[in-house]
This record gives sequence, structure tokens and C-alpha cells, in this order.
Amino acid sequence: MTTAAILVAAGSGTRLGHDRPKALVALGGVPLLLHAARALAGSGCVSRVVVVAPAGHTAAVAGHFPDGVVPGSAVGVVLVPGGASRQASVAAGLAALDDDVDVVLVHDAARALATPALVRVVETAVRAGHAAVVPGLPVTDTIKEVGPADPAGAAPVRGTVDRTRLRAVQTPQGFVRATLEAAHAAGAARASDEARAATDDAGLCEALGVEVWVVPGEVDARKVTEPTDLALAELLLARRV
Ligand SMILES: Nc1ccn([C@@H]2O[C@H](COP(=O)(O)OP(=O)(O)OP(=O)(O)O)[C@@H](O)[C@H]2O)c(=O)n1
Ligand SMILES: C[C@](O)(CO)[C@H](O)COP(=O)(O)O
Repeated sequence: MTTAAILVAAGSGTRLGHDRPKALVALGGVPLLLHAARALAGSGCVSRVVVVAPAGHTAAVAGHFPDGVVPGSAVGVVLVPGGASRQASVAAGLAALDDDVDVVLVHDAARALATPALVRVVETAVRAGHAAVVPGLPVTDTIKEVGPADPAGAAPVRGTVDRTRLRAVQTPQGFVRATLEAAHAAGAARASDEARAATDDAGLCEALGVEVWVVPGEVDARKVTEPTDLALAELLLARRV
């Protein structure tokens, strides 16, 4: 029984707007991807991490993992270059897993402050018998379904969704390896086109008819997408020390 993690870090970070790929942007002086890798290693349940690096930046990424391990741990790191979409990057990570791995956690470098405790909760739920597990939080805004927007950008409301039935899902997402591989194989045609690619791995499993389970997520696992998210992450990090 071996659990490995795929840490997807190959995105460009267009919405964050920095001069380097988002995963290499510093949070409290440490790159996002290193925060995320430390949480995976610190969970105690992850034996290896496959880091999916931005094309053209593999040397910079490797520099953060001297001796081929997550710093401060004995958890080995393998580096692979990413793809055109998040889905393609996860597929590249899947292809690099060792044969003994039976459970896979897929984690966004952009969710840098997800805690080791959350990693354990997800992994435990998979080991307990759920083939696909995602962390999620209740939605706090009222959600409207809308029609096409007019030229000024205003869109007509088509309805109000029952938010008690909704969850905003996070990573790490956990899977029985064979389930995740089957889901990626079935959805492979979508991976090269960002517009058609799955936005998360659980979605690929759902498309295959696999039941996906949600466990409680955490505020700290919020995704760094835009500059205000990075500012908020700095506050969350400062609160920890
Ligand atoms: N081709 C891609 C695209 C995304 N990701 C990773 O998937 C996670 C979630 O993606 P997102 O937050 O959307 O990152 P970016 O694609 O970099 O953001 P943007 O859309 O603003 O460019 C990130 O850790 C990102 O590095 C990846 O590995 N490969
Ligand atoms: C996987 C994810 O973080 C779950 O919420 C999310 O779907 C990533 O989406 P993005 O469009 O790649 O940021």
C-alpha cells in the first residue's frame, strides 16, 4: 500500500500576473509549490511526490528539491514537465508513478496552504473504501444561473440554485489509482484543449460514473488565483506563527 501525490505546478498564473509561473511565486518568502510539497510530505501518509513543472522551468523547480526529496523529509520527488491544460499535467504525473502506488492524491500548487491534516483526511477516506474523494466547503454566496450577457455585460437571471446542495471543492483530491487512470484514459481526448479539459479530476471520475465523495475542506486550502488571493494567503500564513 503506497500513496503518492501528483503536485500540479505547471500553470502560467495569468490571472495572478507575476513575471514567473504562479507555483514559483513567493508566499512568506517561500514558493507556493514548496509550501504545498511540505504539506504533502508532512502528512505522514504520502511516500512520493511527482511535481509537474512548468515547461522551461524544470531546473528552477528542481533547485527547490535538493537531493531529490521534499526539504526536511525523506519523501522522494520526481519531476516531469506539464501539459497544455491542468488535465494534461495530471496525466503527465500519472504516467510517472511507480508500479507499487495504489492510491493517488492530486494537489494544486496554487492551494499552497492546505494543511497536512487535510491531506490525511482525504487519504484516509480513500483507504476507507471511497474510490474518489474531494474536500469541499459550503457555498456562502447566493448563486444565480444566468443566460447570455448583453453587449454591456449584463446577464438575465434564469434561476436561483439551492446552495445547501452545493460545495466548492478543493484539493488534494484522492483516488484509487486504477479509478483515476481509467477516468483519465476515458477523458484523454479533452486534455489538449483547455476549453474542453476537465477542471478537476473528480469531474473525470463522475463522467465515468464513479461516485465521488466530499469530505470537509478548509479555509486555508483556498486557491491562489488572483492578487487578492495571494494577499489573503499572506495573512493566513502570518496567523500560523
Ligand atoms: N497546464 C496547466 C495548468 C494548470 N496547472 C496547475 O493546476 C493548478 C490550478 O490551476 P490554476 O490555479 O488555474 O493555475 P493557472 O493555470 O496557472 O492560472 P491561470 O489560469 O490564471 O493562468 C495550479 O497549481 C497550476 O499550476 C498545471 O499544472 N498545468
Ligand atoms: C482542481 C480545482 O482546484 C478544484 O477546485 C479547480 O477546479 C482548478 O481550476 P482551475 O480553473 O485550473 O483554476
